[in-house]
Amino acid sequence: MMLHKNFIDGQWVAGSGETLNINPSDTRDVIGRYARADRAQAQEAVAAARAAFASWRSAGIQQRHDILDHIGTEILARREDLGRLLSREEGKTLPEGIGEATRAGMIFKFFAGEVLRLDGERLPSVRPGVEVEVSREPLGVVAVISPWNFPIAIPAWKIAPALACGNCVVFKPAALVPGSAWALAEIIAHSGLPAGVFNLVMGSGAEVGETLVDSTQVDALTFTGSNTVGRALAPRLVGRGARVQLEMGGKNPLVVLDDADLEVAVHCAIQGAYYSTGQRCTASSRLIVTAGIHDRFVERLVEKMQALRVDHALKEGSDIGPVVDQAQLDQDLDYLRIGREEGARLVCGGDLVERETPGYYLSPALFTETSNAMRINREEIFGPIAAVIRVQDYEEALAVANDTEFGLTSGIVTTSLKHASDFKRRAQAGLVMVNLPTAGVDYHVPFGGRKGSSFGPREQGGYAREFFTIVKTAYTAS
Ligand SMILES: NC(=O)C1=CN([C@@H]2O[C@H](COP(=O)(O)OP(=O)(O)OC[C@H]3O[C@@H](n4cnc5c(N)ncnc54)[C@H](OP(=O)(O)O)[C@@H]3O)[C@@H](O)[C@H]2O)C=CC1
Ligand SMILES: O=C(O)CCC(=O)C(=O)O
Repeated sequence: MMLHKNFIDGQWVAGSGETLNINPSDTRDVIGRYARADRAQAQEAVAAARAAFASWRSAGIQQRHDILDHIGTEILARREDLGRLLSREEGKTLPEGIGEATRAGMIFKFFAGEVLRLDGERLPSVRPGVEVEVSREPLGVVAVISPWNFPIAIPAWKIAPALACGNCVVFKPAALVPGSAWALAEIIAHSGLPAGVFNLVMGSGAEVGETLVDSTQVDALTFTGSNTVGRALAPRLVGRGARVQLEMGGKNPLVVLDDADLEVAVHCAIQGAYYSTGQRCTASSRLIVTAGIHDRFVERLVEKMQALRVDHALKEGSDIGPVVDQAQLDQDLDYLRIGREEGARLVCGGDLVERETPGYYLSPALFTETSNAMRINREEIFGPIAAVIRVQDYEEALAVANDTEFGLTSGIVTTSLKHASDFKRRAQAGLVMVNLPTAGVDYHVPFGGRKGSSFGPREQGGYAREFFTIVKTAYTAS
């Protein structure tokens, strides 16, 4: 089996060890061998990026545009294969895997366009005879640390804007998903980028991640992952004057009001809570339902849940693939136990499921009779588990929706324009969804949350430049 190497300073290099990558839908299936970088290699990657920065920052925008556009074209041409690899490795279903690969291609295309749209401003000074120019410059070396749940799209929406703005990149993917990361890196490596502008270092967070965080040659870190890790890393970067952007967890509410279209409400709940095995920071894990529709909603939701097919991610007809690994499955089972101990009623699912292939299969679970104070409604579970909270009216629903330490996405299902408009104004979240699932976002508009979910400027869309550039104000006597 071929060893997939790290990519440092334009060269493919073996690591100090190897990682084997396992298919969560079939744990007998070894996907590949991947080089494991150590601290020294992480430092070499940073040094290569630093050395490449001076020329890359002043490279023509046509060159930058063409390279990013080429990467996008290549990803789109290979989306079926990339999607298949992603699904085999991470466990989301094949349509979801191909959809994610497509999204990554579109992201590179979008940021190719952004290269040409990086603008500045020229203003009159308050002093006669002086002109003021405001321009944007790249930061330098950007470390990208990404999670396992979107192994191509999240790296894409960090790497593409970083390069578009003239930065060099050191990319450390999650150790669980080196296959997708390597495939993406291979496309980037052959795109015509000068050596050192883009580097891949596969390895653990504790070793490679920590080295990047503490390297004084790293100017910025863009991180997506758990709150525990994100919050611990941020002060270290801020403390040495580096920039940091964090996308972390969610405990996203989906409010269902009495006047909701029942089918829309159930569709949003199924999509938001259970697709991608619930392993999305945008997943709806709290279903906040007003009393008048509560019983009908639960009954119809359970009916639909029972029809969901949990099976091998690559099997045609699978709606929900496996949980990503044993550790995440243990976490999910723990929360199922905690929910029961807290007095919540498990009305559907939560069972380990046996299929033809040995995998981490868990049937989608629904708790009812829960309160917002329960741990299952306060802590991110990151699995196919949701809880219904019964409320009396819209005002109570809104208060419960906002009563969380997180603030990524917040959804409402209603036919009332008044309540929809009010919810858009008062939901304490970075993203608001009306009659749509809380998960599943566009690639060309800002993405990010409030409170404990995010830190730093928004990712994605034109707003991404706020993080990946630094503003300069120049005064000239005319
Ligand atoms: N909001 C989101 O999008 C996500 C949230 N999560 C939440 O986090 C939980 C745990 O998932 P997990 O993937 O382990 O999340 P982590 O936060 O541990 O991992 C995210 C990334 O950070 C790296 N990392 C871990 N520790 C360090 C460190 N000390 N210094 C630098 N980098 C580090 C990881 O590396 P490596 O894993 O390779 O060691 C990975 O690349 C999930 O159960 C879920 O609740 C997880 C993924 C995405
Ligand atoms: O819901 C989406 O489209 C994005 C989700 C995401 O970014 C995440 O789970 O990390």
